[in-house]
Amino acid sequence: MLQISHLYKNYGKFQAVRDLNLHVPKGDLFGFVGPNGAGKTTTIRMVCGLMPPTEGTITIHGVDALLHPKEIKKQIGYVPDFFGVYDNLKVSEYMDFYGSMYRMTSREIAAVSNDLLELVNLSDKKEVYVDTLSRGMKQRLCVARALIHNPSLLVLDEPNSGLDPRARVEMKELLQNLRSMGKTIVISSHILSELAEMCNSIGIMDHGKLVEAGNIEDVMEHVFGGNRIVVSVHGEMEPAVRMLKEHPQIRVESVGEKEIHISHAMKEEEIAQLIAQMIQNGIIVTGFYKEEGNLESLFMQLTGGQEDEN
Ligand SMILES: Nc1ncnc2c1ncn2[C@@H]1O[C@H](COP(=O)(O)OP(=O)(O)OP(=O)(O)O)[C@@H](O)[C@H]1O
Repeated sequence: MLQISHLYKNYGKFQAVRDLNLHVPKGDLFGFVGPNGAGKTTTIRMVCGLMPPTEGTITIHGVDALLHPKEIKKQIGYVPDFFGVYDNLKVSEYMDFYGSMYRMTSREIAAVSNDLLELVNLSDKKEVYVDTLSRGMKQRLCVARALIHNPSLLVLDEPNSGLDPRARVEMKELLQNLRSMGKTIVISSHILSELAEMCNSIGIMDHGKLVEAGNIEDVMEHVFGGNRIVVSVHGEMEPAVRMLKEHPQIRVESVGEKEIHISHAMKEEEIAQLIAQMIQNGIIVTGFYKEEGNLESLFMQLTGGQEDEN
């Protein structure tokens, strides 16, 4: 659906995006993660045709975005990371305004506007002035207006920034709903836990480069090698730690009050043998499970710990 190949963006001598290659399949909810200044907004703006790349190609449904910008704009709904000032504009007028920008007739706008406002849960706000809406409502209205021309790809730049927890949950539900309706969605954020909850695939950017991309589980599996285990022990920790440290295929990563985190290069049956040996040695093993890892630690690992939550 979205294909980015060898994409570069230079601001003068500064390279904001460097050799970015990415494929987002149809129906994906893809999250762009990266610390401030990683190049997410720059990439998104190029995808949406708001800024030309220095080099590289972007295609949507196989259509070259640089060669056919008008056609591409019909395919994309863009939600920027800022909300303009709309004095004296009611919600329904706001939708009319954006519909007319896509040269839709009043009848066409009316036909979709009501449905979209219902979708974003703003049906009862049609006659309310936009500037009096809460931030969460404004963000949802922004999504509704981005969908007015029925684009297949929705691109959102930091849609959750400044939202309270409840508004974030509403935004997440809305995006998941849109995905189930067949939209492809690209969302940028540096709030990693949220992306982990809602996206099925992610790309991690750092200093203009995509350092990792793919299905969330695969990305984490790749980084951790899927070989981290948490061993929970009741009673004395020392014998368990010593035994694990002496094991040639185990590296003890950290020791907590009741848990030992290890990484290993063992096969299934060797893991089973290890548990049996620990128990034979009188160690009371109360838990032995694969560490799932989380997006935060992955992010820190890949970007050298420059996370900046807002
Ligand atoms: N118009 C510009 N001229 C010069 N440098 C720019 C311009 N726009 C962005 N940059 C620089 O390019 C880099 C990437 O910026 P960008 O806004 O794409 O990052 P980002 O990942 O979206 O960060 P944030 O999370 O802070 O929005 C930053 O170092 C930024 O200072």
